[in-house]
Amino acid sequence: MAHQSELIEKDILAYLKSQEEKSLLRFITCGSVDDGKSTLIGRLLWDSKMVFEDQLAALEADSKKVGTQGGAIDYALLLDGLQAEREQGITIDVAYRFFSTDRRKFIVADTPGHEQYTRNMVTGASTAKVAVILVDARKGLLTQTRRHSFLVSLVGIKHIVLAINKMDLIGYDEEKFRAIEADYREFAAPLGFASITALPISALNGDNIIEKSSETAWYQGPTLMHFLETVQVEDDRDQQPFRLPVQWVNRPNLDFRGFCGTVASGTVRPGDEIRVASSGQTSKVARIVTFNGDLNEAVAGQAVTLTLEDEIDISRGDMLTRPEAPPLYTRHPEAHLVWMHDEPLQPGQLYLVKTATGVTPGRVTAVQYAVDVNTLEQKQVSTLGLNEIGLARIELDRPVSFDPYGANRDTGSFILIDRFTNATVAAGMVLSAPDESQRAHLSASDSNPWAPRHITLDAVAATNLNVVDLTEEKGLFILDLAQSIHDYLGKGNRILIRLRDLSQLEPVAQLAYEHELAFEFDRNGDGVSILLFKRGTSPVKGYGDDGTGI
Ligand SMILES: Nc1nc2c(ncn2[C@@H]2O[C@H](COP(=O)(O)OP(=O)(O)OP(=O)(O)O)[C@@H](O)[C@H]2O)c(=O)[nH]1
Repeated sequence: MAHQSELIEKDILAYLKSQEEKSLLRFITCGSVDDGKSTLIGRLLWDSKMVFEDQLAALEADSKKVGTQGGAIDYALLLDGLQAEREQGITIDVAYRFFSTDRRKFIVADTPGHEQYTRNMVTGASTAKVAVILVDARKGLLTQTRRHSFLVSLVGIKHIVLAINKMDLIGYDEEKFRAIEADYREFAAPLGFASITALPISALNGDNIIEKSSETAWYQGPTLMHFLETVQVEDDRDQQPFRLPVQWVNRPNLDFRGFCGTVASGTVRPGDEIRVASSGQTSKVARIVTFNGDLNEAVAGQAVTLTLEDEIDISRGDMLTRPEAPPLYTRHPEAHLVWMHDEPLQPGQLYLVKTATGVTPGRVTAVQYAVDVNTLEQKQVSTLGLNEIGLARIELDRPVSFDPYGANRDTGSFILIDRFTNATVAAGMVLSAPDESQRAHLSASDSNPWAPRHITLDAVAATNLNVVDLTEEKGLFILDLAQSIHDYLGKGNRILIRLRDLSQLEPVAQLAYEHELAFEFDRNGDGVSILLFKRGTSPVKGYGDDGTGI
């Protein structure tokens, strides 16, 4: 490879070490057909000398053969590697390229611009931190520019480079550049980007790509490469609340019980208090075990095994967090879906929902609206077709831990899988859960998760009785309980939930419950009891105030 070939020849270990220590930036390029994406990325690769010598030879030969640049090097040919793409002259798939400079390593996703490739773009953008949106200086903002900007905002990219390309063809005109920049800032204001940096470039001539251009003396900002090398997008996952999706419970013998998984965000140390999302039980981290010995701290991205001070019930698919920052734990997430399959979404049909914690059967119960990706208008629809994006209500067979996607890309995303073909039919980004206000909060003193307790209606979902959802429908209250409660009740036990301040309740109301549980409200002194019992059996009434109901 031409890149740093001296160091590679002289001291390969030093070269590898220098690569290892550099930070990595993933970015995506988007633009309409012929805006110059391939030329731009080809130039970045060329100038960073990340091109194999045989590729150089092939590029020179191809440039002569294809002849788009009159025999001079056509940088776009470096990128347009796919045969079909060369034949059609358009980019049809996501191409990931790696290059590095002295300061940083880069992975760039070159995605196709056409609307029918929306799913490819969403895929390419989902791991990127920066989007380079190309605009042809002669054309200004196009429908595609708006669509791409919406998509990158949807997948959580915060930093935008508005690369106004082909400046050579408008005589490096500052006024035209400023007008396009102003148009874009106005359009993008509601999309919530953290930064928008407009650059006047010519991918073909190399203006403001690596070196500052003498043609744009009026431009004081960074070159594209300088921006990419210096933009602050360091991994902020360590700053976020601790999340460990449990992938496996390791129980080699009776004395060891470890919970294995990759830290999705935050940090964890021995002695930290942790909470199990499904049951609300808490304990403290005893050890952080790894193949190379115990750690004093684990950070996002590390695969570890935690052992805890107490024997508490945790299984594969659970999520461990800090008690003060629990995730959503819900059967009913509301999420943006990008439909990726030819077969449209079938509301009510069972799909597999693959999240950070595992796979759960679930269905889309309703599509609230679809977004017209070109105008950003919402339209009423009942389903989503290929490349359509909408807000959907999901119903899962059992509650799952999520975060809103805006807070955590890893624990806030999922895919829908067709159960029969195994095809990925949609990508989902959790917005919220209707029961978000009723997130489970537990106090560490709640040592017995099964103990009945006095709670207010608002707090029903906040008890360690594992009520994860409480909804009211036509005067009936429907409680959604964690699986562990179902198991408990399955053993013939009954649970009393005593509610205070129930002036809004009918004295006695029957509740339907889909999991074969029945409920009754019963006025009881200053409060009302809800009696949960297995359908077909009768509730035991008259529980004492000391909560001896179980
Ligand atoms: N004059 C001029 N031409 C450019 C510039 N950048 C790209 N071009 C030309 O514009 C045409 C399209 O460039 P590509 O890089 O293939 O465009 P693309 O956006 O990758 O296009 P698709 O692969 O079809 O999506 C080619 O003929 C390029 O040589 C530029 O800065 N100035």
